[in-house]
Amino acid sequence: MKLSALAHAAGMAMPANGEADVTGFAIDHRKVAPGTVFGAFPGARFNGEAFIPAAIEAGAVAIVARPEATVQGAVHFANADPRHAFARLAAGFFTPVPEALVAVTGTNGKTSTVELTRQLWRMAGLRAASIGTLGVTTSDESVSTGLTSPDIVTFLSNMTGLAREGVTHVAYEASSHGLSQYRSEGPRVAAGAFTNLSRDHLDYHATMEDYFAAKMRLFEDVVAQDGTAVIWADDVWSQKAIAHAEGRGLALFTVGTRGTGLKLIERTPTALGQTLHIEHNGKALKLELPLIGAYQAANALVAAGLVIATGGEPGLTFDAMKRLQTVRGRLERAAISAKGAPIYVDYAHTPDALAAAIAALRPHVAGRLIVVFGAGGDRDQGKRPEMGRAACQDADVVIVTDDNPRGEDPAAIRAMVLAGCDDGAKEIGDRSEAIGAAIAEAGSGDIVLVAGKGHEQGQVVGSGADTRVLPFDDVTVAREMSGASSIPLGDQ
Ligand SMILES: CC(=O)N[C@H]1[C@@H](OP(=O)(O)OP(=O)(O)OC[C@H]2O[C@@H](n3ccc(=O)[nH]c3=O)[C@H](O)[C@@H]2O)O[C@H](CO)[C@@H](O)[C@@H]1O[C@H](C)C(=O)N[C@@H](C)C(=O)N[C@H](CCC(=O)O)C(=O)O
Ligand SMILES: Nc1ncnc2c1ncn2[C@@H]1O[C@H](COP(=O)(O)OP(=O)(O)OP(=O)(O)O)[C@@H](O)[C@H]1O
Ligand SMILES: N[C@H](CCC[C@H](N)C(=O)O)C(=O)O
Ligand SMILES: [Mg+2]
Repeated sequence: MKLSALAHAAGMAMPANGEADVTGFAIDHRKVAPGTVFGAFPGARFNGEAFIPAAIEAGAVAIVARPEATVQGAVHFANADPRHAFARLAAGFFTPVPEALVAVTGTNGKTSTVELTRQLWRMAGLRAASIGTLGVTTSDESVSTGLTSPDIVTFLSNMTGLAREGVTHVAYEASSHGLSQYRSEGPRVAAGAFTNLSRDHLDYHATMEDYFAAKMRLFEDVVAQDGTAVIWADDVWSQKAIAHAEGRGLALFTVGTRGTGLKLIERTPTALGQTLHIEHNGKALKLELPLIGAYQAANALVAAGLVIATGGEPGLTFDAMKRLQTVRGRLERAAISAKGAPIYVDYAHTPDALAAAIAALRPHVAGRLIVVFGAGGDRDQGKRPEMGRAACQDADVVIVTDDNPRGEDPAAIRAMVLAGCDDGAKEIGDRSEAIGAAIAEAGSGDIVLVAGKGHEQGQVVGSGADTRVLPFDDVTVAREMSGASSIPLGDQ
């Protein structure tokens, strides 16, 4: 593909050396081969512009970089927002892509919503995939990418790879980091969804308003002009999200008790799920959802909204909701203890998510709700006491443990979490031991919630060159510990 054709497709000025053949795109100079377009971006740890000479040496034909960067020996696509320009240029190269793309943003619920959307599409007979924290998931396999929003080159090459496999429908997560770094855009996005906004990532975004603004790029820039915004209407930020979508002129499909596209009238928990009374197009409907908790109902309804917004037949979509399956690590029932207490694993790693996960389980507990959780290192520190507060207010027994301490002192992280708790919370740093203690404590009628790691397969300790990922899976540990005998908390 010629450089000039790509520039033309992206609406950029024609480069002087437009006849150069482009063979690929890279944002890491170590991945440059002859014919590559290199994106040189100032980042959190490095300034990619420092690698421009090495990229040209390795055969880069063009560099997308800020106007002030020095480029000698290759075409310079100069742009004050080089990540944005790079995404537009690369989108012309990575084709074809699946015909229907939808993106989900929000603090909590992105992974769940993209996965439920994929399941609904698949039940409608479509070849579908989801991309996000769980990796790239199709009916056949799930391949990890390491980040919720992979880098732009990985994202676009995944899209073409999926299209080659015959996938026509893709739902992907758009994290705030990803949106502010233009990591997942370029192709036409038919619909975007907003789930909710609450405290997270205030280490990266200066204020909640900045964090929200990053998410709103989805409606302002990423979703196609003739696309749809599917918005959970019951969040405190929903009205603002609606205003952004309306400001852009997108079609609106709101969901929830205040929704107009799908109106949630009533929700009644059942033994293994919940009954949803909803209204669609003025018609009342009753659905049996085989997932527990208000939060899972919210995500399933947003997923249904995305399917309908991309042409799904509403009746078939509602019917398929009855057959949705648990999303890995989201209120996943990992085991039942020898004394009969169910152990759930959930990915709650924000104050709001912890409250939502506890609320989801509460109607199912006859006795006590025992929660084991921690907070991640090298991440927003202010959320730690708030997580402690949420757990200590809403659960009956709280055990604070470690969750990916990364470069920080795990005891200091636990102390910050415990600062939000009264004196009743226990502290057991070793996560296996903490899970074992919770299970030993639980009697029949109690429920154990192990929160924070969900699907994760490792405990991340150390940082930089010293980073180590110690194999760890909450589900496996919960299963092992429910068979084994452990010391009850009271005896310690
Ligand atoms: C803070 C942050 O978001 N960092 C991400 C960002 O890195 P960056 O652009 O700042 O990169 P940098 O390391 O400073 O380097 C700058 C540039 O020089 C280039 N470079 C660098 C070194 C070199 O030798 N050669 C070279 O060319 C790099 O490729 C980069 O383009 O872009 C990289 C590529 O896309 C990401 O891998 C990296 O994620 C880091 C590892 C990370 O931990 N990110 C987390 C916080 C994150 O993004 N999380 C979100 C949110 C999760 C959620 O939903 O809650 C996610 O989407 O996963
Ligand atoms: N709609 C929701 N409202 C409140 N809490 C939710 C909602 N959906 C999920 N949660 C909570 O957040 C946790 C993470 O859910 P999920 O993985 O779907 O979110 P995410 O937005 O993808 O998270 P991440 O930012 O890590 O990618 C769940 O395990 C649950 O505790
Ligand atoms: N996407 C989130 C995941 C957090 C998961 C939790 N286990 C932790 O490590 O804090 C983040 O990177 O902040
Ligand atoms: Mg996610």
